Amino acid sequence: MTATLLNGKETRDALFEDLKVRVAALPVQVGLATVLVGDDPGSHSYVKGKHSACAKVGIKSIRRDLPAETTQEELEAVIDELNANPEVTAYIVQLPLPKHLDANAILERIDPRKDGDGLHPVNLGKLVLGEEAALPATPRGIVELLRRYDVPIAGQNVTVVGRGVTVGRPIGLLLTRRTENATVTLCHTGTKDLAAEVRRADIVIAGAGSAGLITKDMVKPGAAVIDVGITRTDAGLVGDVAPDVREVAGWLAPMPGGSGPMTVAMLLTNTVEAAERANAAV
Ligand SMILES: Nc1nc(=O)c2c([nH]1)NC[C@@H]1CN(c3ccc(C(=O)N[C@@H](CCC(=O)O)C(=O)O)cc3)C=[N+]21
Repeated sequence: MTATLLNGKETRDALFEDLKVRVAALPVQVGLATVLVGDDPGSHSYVKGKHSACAKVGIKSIRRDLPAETTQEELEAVIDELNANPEVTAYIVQLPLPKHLDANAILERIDPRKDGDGLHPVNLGKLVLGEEAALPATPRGIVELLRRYDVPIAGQNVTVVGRGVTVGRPIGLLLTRRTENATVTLCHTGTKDLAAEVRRADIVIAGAGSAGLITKDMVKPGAAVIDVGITRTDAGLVGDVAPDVREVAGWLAPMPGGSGPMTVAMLLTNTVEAAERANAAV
């Protein structure tokens, strides 16, 4: 048996078609801004991808590219400008920021109504409280990908590997809502027996950033496996899931081609929803 591939690119393109219609129906121009500090090549390519996605769905995209030496005060001034700028419906500050900058202070300064990533503390708090708000983009993309391929979620055992703020920590909050009803285990470097936790999972979400961490022998035959890990090597991008896992899994969201494109689709979805909320409020 070989796993059914969860195709993030095709699913992203289908979502873009829906977003295009919603953008056209709004009486205002929708705008997404990106803030990029420094010249990390990976970050540059992600930001480029976000802007070309905007062009496909009719969202105006706005770039703020700043030198690596940008100070906290200078970056805060850019945040304040974007918060006040009526052309900017939502925006993201590309992570990671250079080490001399306080990323949490920057993320907190973003107007929560303009939070493209769904990572503002107010929006994470609303997710815990069950209030409507921007949702974390990568977790939202993973849930959407599972749904589109009719992977059973309700009542299933999900093992999440990695406790990062963008994936591991928030995804359990989405999957344990009444609308998803999964049972979630969060594993990390302190987990006693990772293989045992992964082996009993119906759905494995690997976002540790550790190349090839999830091996074939750890995966229950027929399980859905979502690779969210990204490690840059000389040979290219490597995920957290070893290639031969494909031989035992029932479904596999590969890296690349799985959750990455879905993250971009959800960033745009958050932006369109921010525009719809702002429009409904006037
Ligand atoms: N504020 C912020 N928000 C983010 O959402 C954010 C961030 N910072 N920092 C970095 C991570 C990483 N991330 C990806 C987005 C798209 C792909 C993606 O589309 N990947 C393609 C391949 C891209 C390639 O080949 O380089 C794929 O998986 O098929 C991957 C990773 C968003 N991030």
